[in-house]
Amino acid sequence: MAVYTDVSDEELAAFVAGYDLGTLVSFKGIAEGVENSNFLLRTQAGQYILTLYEKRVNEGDLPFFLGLMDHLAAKGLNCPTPVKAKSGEALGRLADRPAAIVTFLDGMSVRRPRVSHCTQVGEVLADFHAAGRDFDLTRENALSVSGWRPLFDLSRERADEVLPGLRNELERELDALEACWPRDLPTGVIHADLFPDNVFFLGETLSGLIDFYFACNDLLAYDLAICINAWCFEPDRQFNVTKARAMVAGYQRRRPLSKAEQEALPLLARGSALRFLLTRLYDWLSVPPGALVVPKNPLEYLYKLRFHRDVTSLAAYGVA
Ligand SMILES: Nc1ncnc2c1ncn2[C@@H]1O[C@H](COP(=O)(O)OP(=O)(O)O)[C@@H](O)[C@H]1O
Ligand SMILES: N[C@@H](CCOP(=O)(O)O)C(=O)O
Repeated sequence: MAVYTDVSDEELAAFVAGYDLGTLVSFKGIAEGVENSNFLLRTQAGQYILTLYEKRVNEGDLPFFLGLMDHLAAKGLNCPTPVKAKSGEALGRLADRPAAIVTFLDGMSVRRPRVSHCTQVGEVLADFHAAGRDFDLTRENALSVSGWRPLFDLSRERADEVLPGLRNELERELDALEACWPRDLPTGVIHADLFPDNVFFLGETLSGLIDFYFACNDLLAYDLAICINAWCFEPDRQFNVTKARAMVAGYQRRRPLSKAEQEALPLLARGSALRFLLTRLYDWLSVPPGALVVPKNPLEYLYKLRFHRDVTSLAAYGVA
């Protein structure tokens, strides 16, 4: 999380009274994450997560996100599910924000992913894609190629404060990616943010997924490219081809990639790096005063982008 919004004891008690969860036992802000305000809520009925949806979440998309969690859980994927209030609604309002309570998921995210984690992430990503196939709501990806330039425009004038020359480099990237972004690959519901902090493990075994608030309909292989970026680089910026090979193999065990999808991987990974670079750049330059949040470093994604830009063969990803 982050905590962007304060919730008073009175408004919280009134909100929780709208649910069949008994009385409130404790309540505290969670310091991980960057998008929404999240709180760990303990009531007589157990532990829950209360989320207040912040700036980047469009209220009209919430039925998609909350419905998707119910759909995926019904398909056997372990993920939080929204709790319905006594009114029957999963979506409420608290502190002038849309708000929901979801079930608490046991498990821990890994800080230093290993090859076996990457294999399991590849597998679960393909499971997610299969489970989403018959979800009947759709949501366009607002952070796909057509959204990148307007997003960049919000930071363009200040980009060089982060790194001299960044503005020009990003202009060139946008031109290049807009000109050749693949459009005819298989699509479906994608998670779009399956980073290590959103995957839980119990011991060595992947136990569940959280944070569906970027989920949307887009290219399935783009989701794999997002995971390659998030899981397969080392802290010293080196790309770990063994992790990428394991992840792609895990994915392909459940859903083989077409030749066209394989060939598009460098481009998709480059685009995915640009997408996270741009949201991080914006956030870096506009942390709200008083917010409990640690903005993420945009330059981490510049180095990833440059790596993919220089890739000449799929062997770089361990794909034969
Ligand atoms: N359902 C859940 N069960 C257990 N912990 C959760 C759950 N949802 C969120 N969390 C905790 O809250 C943190 C932030 O949640 P996340 O959805 O990633 O926030 P954001 O979307 O704001 O970045 C997670 O890293 C995790 O520690
Ligand atoms: N994963 C994104 C930021 C979104 O944060 P999350 O806590 O919702 O995963 C990034 O790393 O830029």
